[in-house]
Amino acid sequence: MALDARLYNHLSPVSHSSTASVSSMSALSSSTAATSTSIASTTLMQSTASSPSLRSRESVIVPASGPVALQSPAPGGGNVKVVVRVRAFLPREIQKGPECLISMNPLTQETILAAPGMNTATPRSQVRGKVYEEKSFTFDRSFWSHDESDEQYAGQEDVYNCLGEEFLDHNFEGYHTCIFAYGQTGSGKSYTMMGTPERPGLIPRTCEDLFERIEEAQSVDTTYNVRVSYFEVYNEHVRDLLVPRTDPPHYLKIRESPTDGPYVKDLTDVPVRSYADIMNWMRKGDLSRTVASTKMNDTSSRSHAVFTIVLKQIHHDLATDETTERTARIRLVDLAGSERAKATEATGQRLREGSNINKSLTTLGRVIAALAEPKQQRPGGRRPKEVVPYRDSILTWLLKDSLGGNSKTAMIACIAPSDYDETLSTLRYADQAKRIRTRAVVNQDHVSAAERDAQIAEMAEQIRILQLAVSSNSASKRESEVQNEKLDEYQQQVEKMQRLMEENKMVSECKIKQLQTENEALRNHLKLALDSLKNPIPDIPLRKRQSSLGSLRTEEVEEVEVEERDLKTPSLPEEEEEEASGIWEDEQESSDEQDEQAWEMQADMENLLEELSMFRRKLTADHERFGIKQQQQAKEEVERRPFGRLSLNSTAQRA
Ligand SMILES: Nc1ncnc2c1ncn2[C@@H]1O[C@H](COP(=O)(O)OP(=O)(O)OP(=O)(O)O)[C@@H](O)[C@H]1O
Repeated sequence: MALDARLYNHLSPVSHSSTASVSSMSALSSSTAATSTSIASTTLMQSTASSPSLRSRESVIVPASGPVALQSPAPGGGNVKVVVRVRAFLPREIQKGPECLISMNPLTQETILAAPGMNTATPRSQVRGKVYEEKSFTFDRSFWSHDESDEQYAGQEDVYNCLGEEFLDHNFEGYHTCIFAYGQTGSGKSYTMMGTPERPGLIPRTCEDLFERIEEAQSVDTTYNVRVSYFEVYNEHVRDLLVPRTDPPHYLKIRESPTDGPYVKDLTDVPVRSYADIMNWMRKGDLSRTVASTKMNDTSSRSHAVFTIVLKQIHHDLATDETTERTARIRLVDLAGSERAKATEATGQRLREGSNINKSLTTLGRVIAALAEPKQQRPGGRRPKEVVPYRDSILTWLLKDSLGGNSKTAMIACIAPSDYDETLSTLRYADQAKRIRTRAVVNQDHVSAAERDAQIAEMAEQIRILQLAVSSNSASKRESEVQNEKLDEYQQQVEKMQRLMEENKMVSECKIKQLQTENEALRNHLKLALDSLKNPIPDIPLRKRQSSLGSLRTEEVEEVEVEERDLKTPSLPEEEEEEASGIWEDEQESSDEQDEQAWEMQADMENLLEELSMFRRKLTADHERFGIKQQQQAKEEVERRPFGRLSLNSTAQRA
């Protein structure tokens, strides 16, 4: 299984009929109708998609600023969603005249595994001395993808509509999600996750839907920032798939943050602006992935691939000058296939790969088992000892959060139609995963203008202090390991700050856009008001009109006049009508009234002009502030270079 050129070797737009709902985003954005999006700057940056975020990830209650504002983030705790998918026979299997052991009940979502060679009378069979039994499991969904001619057939679009779409909804609500495909080698994991150009899988469909939703949800007060990273875990090492392969390979380290848990240090993460952009990066990553031919699969993935999309939604409220930021991490994991060395007939490197793959999958199994049956409280109310063996493999360590923490998670168990033992093992794995509960929260921060300013000031100060610390330390103890570690830390800090700057820039852009829109509205208002002042619509004295119409009087004209009179003096009784019409005849009074209206208009104009100039001042101040930020950023960019050099040197020294 590989997310590689074999499966997806050219870009083709995905066509599917999903109706993207942006309900969640509407909760975040106010009712502004203008359109504008700002996707983050194009700088290629290291270490973020899986690195700790800058702010605390505690969910924050957004004040009800509009009718759809989120009142409180709903707790996202729930069970891991588990679906199973059975694939069709492959050409090489058909030659052997295989027996399909799988059946599915679309009503109960049951997946039944029949015993091989079983006759209808008994649910047991015996083949070469081994006893097989029929087994039945119920999942959230059982996808029947075995026979295309069957009306129950679940194609790629069905899988996306049932699972991908719902998970993307969660992302727009601010939840982290993770979907991983598990199954024996050649069971259809890559096909399900990535698909083919003609039949795109879950990942391209998610990416396309993501950008469609962003397009649809554009508003003047919300900006979107999408970044991606892609790495593989191969032979218990982490390799960045968005950088070219090197010989020897460059492996990345894993660090742990107190707030965000384990993450890959120095992992490339790139900003993306469109579906084509994101697929381009994905394709680059796939080409770099470790794939090899095995007996079971011509292009078998020999690594676990983790594709991560980080979606940030920044909403700025002009009225309160406050910012609400939602961050969702979308993890799409294509695991290497579980395999029996005997079945794959692997030797040498393939065998070593296989045993490493199996090591991490076995650990994944133990993690799932531990999470599915959490230890009971010890006597005396003491908490049980931490027994989940996340650290026993790189894969489980990196997926810690997705498996048992802040994430909504789904497992797609892929099965082949005719392999009893492997399928039973996968179904048992999946059955256990159903019992895992995660604790997802809405990852949302709420920052006031004052807090934002304080952050910027603090950031500038930190950069200054860090720079001093690094340059003085490098002079005294350049060689030491500790020093190198410190430099790494400093660099990470600087990168975090750079990211915060970027976010602040986005907020400023958002604010400027909003002010520009308001400015434009005021301009139009002013123009209309001035026009009506310059060319007031004259009142038409009824009498004059009557006389001019006298000679043409018809029934219809009379009707029109009655209607006009009714409109102007709707409730006057007959005897007062004479008096009322006298008002219209009195030219002097009429001109007084016009003067009065003109004065009122003039006063309105002055107010509007005053407001306009206030907005202009505010806008100019913002532009200046933004300009200063840019200069500051440019300055820091220059200042940052020595960090980069130092770090590179230090890495080289270590090497
Ligand atoms: N639902 C399906 N419909 C049609 N063909 C499928 C389906 N699922 C898988 N296949 C085909 O089966 C073969 C193996 O699938 P795939 O490479 O996705 O397996 P895998 O589980 O990723 O294997 P590995 O773990 O070895 O990488 C491919 O040729 C693929 O096109």
